[in-house]
Amino acid sequence: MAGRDAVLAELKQITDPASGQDIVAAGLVRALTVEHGAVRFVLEIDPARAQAMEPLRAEAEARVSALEGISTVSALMTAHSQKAPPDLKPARKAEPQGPQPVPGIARIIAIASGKGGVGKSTVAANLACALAAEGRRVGLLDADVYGPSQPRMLGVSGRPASPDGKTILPLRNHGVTMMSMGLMTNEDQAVVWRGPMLMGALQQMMMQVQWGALDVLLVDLPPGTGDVQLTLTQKFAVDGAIIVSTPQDVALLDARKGIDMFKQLKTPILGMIENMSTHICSNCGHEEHVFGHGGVASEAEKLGVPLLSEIPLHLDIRIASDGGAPIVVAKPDSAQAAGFRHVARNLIAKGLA
Ligand SMILES: Nc1ncnc2c1ncn2[C@@H]1O[C@H](COP(=O)(O)OP(=O)(O)OP(=O)(O)O)[C@@H](O)[C@H]1O
Repeated sequence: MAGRDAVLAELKQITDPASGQDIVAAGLVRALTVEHGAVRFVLEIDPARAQAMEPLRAEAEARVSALEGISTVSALMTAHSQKAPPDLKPARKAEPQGPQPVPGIARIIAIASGKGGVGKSTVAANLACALAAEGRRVGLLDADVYGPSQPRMLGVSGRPASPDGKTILPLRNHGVTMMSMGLMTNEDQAVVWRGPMLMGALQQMMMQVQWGALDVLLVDLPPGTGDVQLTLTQKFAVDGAIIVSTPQDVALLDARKGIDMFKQLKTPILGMIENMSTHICSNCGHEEHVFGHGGVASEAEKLGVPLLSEIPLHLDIRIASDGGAPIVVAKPDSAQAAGFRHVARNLIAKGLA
């Protein structure tokens, strides 16, 4: 009894007039089944040629019927699909999502420290105000969720509004547009921030806050090398990081870790700032090196990064911050403000802010 091969061999005797090939080679024969002498197949043809192809269909049926042991033959004509088969391959290879710029924000500078309490927020607040005083459009994002201090330092209170439920209106004082991640939670609510939550909150702060057009956004990071640092540098085009440290060995050790992390993440280190460099007595002006002196300078040299400034430990700096007007605003011409203003001018001169 003729099997599938014999049927195909018979069909190959018929020529497709359109292509000049036999109808099997031309791909017209589809869905061929041969079961107990019953043969079924489909001739898939261009619908415009349906009538012209009827004799060919009849011939195919007749030829196969004539084979030994074949009892029934059913040859149907179907129009081949006009639509191209779905392309299951993605149109483009998924591009790795590298750091993205934030629309409207020309530059992003991270203010970081390896260790808590070294004055990173004080530096961020003063730098922001000093840059604003130089006429720059400055934003300050307080991403230190564990100890948000910018609202107090910049003297802003109240909660940011979100009139449409999508965008967040930032707060503003001393010419600085400010938003704090700490303001997104209830003050009396102790929040345990988990990695994904932090990442989501940071993205929201960067993209949904109505920063307006900014020359520079300073990001006051939490101390250390954690999820916020990673998310910021991996998702957003950070132009550089400033590392704040006190001259103590322990602070320097942690600062080194921070610098290593930024280097690995390919974020340029703009420089280090030594804070609480020397203590200047507010009564007699006597200068004392409470935490040692020059440690950051020698570390910066070792690491090949600039030392941007040495900020003294001075009561006025703390009082000004606690009072909601950083020293560069409260006493812009004081020696204590000079270091911050110098850094701000330097950043502007280098086109970094
Ligand atoms: N140069 C300075 N002179 C006097 N006081 C300072 C100086 N720098 C910081 N302080 C004070 O030290 C305290 C800690 O500073 P700040 O909050 O800026 O540190 P931080 O590194 O941001 O801390 P955290 O990591 O906890 O956020 C504040 O009370 C601040 O006013």
